[in-house]
Order: sequence, then structure tokens, then C-alpha cells
Amino acid sequence: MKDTQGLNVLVMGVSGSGKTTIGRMLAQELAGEFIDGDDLHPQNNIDKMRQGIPLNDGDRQPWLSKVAECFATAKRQGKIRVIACSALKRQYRDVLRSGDSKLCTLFLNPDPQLLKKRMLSREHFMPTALLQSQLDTLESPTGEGLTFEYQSASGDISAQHITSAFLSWLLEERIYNGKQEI
Ligand SMILES: Nc1ncnc2c1ncn2[C@@H]1O[C@H](COP(=O)(O)OP(=O)(O)OP(=O)(O)O)[C@@H](O)[C@H]1O
Ligand SMILES: O=C(O)[C@H](O)[C@@H](O)[C@H](O)[C@H](O)CO
Repeated sequence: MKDTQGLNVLVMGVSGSGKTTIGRMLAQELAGEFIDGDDLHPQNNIDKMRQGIPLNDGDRQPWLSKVAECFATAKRQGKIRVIACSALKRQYRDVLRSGDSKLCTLFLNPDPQLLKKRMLSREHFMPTALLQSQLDTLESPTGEGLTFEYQSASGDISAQHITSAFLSWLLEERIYNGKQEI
């Protein structure tokens, strides 16, 4: 066992997949810090999405660098940090892993109908019309290291249940035991 405490978790998925809800819960359970990646977007990215225009690689690049830097800082300081960030493509996640090569990922992957229902019933800058472009852009992280996927295709599963399943996975995989890196 290492004597340094520290863990970085990426909670990823398309819009409405539950990143903020579950990321916040997870950070609380881990007694760590939560950052919503949406708060790190430059204003022009928010404006673009608000207008119903999907972001492109160039728009996301400075934003991903910021998120990677947040992971790198936590790593240096031995902190526990959970960041909600869509991280839709493999190349985006590679940028994030440049901040911490041992980054753990929770991939939230609900059924598109459920996503649509959730997005229609909330107040948010992201229009529901952008959901399809999010789904089209998504490259599954399955098979990438230190990744746990939660697919709730058969219906809504509580955020608490998903959070607990991820915490159990961290323990089973001997990644983190609630006190320190294993
Ligand atoms: N497991 C869940 N069960 C039921 N409702 C959920 C669950 N997770 C999230 N929600 C609800 O779905 C909506 C979207 O969740 P949330 O904002 O956490 O998603 P998000 O991935 O952060 O979205 P975005 O990236 O668009 O900000 C919210 O209204 C939230 O309360
Ligand atoms: O990469 C992207 O296209 C963005 O990060 C979006 O995913 C939104 O920020 C988020 O979902 C807010 O609804």
C-alpha cells in the first residue's frame, strides 16, 4: 500500500446521463472534492450549446486541457477529486489521462429514451435537440483501463445505487479502499 492519499475520478457520458448528480454524490462518499466540468467551459462554448450548435474538437480542446490540469493538481496534492465531464471521444480521455495516468472512469450510459425524458424535464442551457449529436459523437470507453460502466437500459436506477456500485468496484479492483490508494 502506498502512504499517499489521492484518487481522481472522471464521471463521463452524454448530456443528461447523470454525471453531475452522481459525481457530487460520489465525491461526498469519498470525502473528496467535486468539480462540474460545465463550470470550466469558456463562455463561447456555453453560448454555442445554448444556441443548439454542437461543440467541435477545437471548441473542446482548451476546456479539456483545463479539466486535465485539475486532475494533475489533485494528483500532485494527493487529493480526492471527482470531475463530471462528458469526455465523449477516446482522444478527449487521452488528454484527461495526461493529467493522471491512473485516472478512474465511471461511464454512465442510460438508454436514449431515458436521456430524452430527463432532458425534457429539466431547466438547463443544453437543448434536448443536441442529444443526438452527443450520442453520435460518443465513443464508448469500454476496454480502456480503470473504467467501470453503468448501463441502465432497462429503466431508471437510483443515483445512490450507481454510486454504491462504483465504490464496490473500486474496492474489488483494489484501486481504493476508502482511505487510500491501494
Ligand atoms: N440515476 C438517476 N435516476 C434518476 N434521475 C436521475 C439520475 N441521474 C440523474 N438524474 C436526473 O437526470 C437529470 C440529468 O442529470 P444530471 O444533470 O446529473 O446529468 P449530467 O450528465 O450532468 O447532464 P449535463 O451534462 O447535461 O449537465 C437531472 O434532472 C437529474 O436529477
Ligand atoms: O462535450 C460537450 O459537448 C459538452 O461537454 C456537453 O456534453 C455539455 O457540456 C454537457 O453535457 C452539458 O449539458
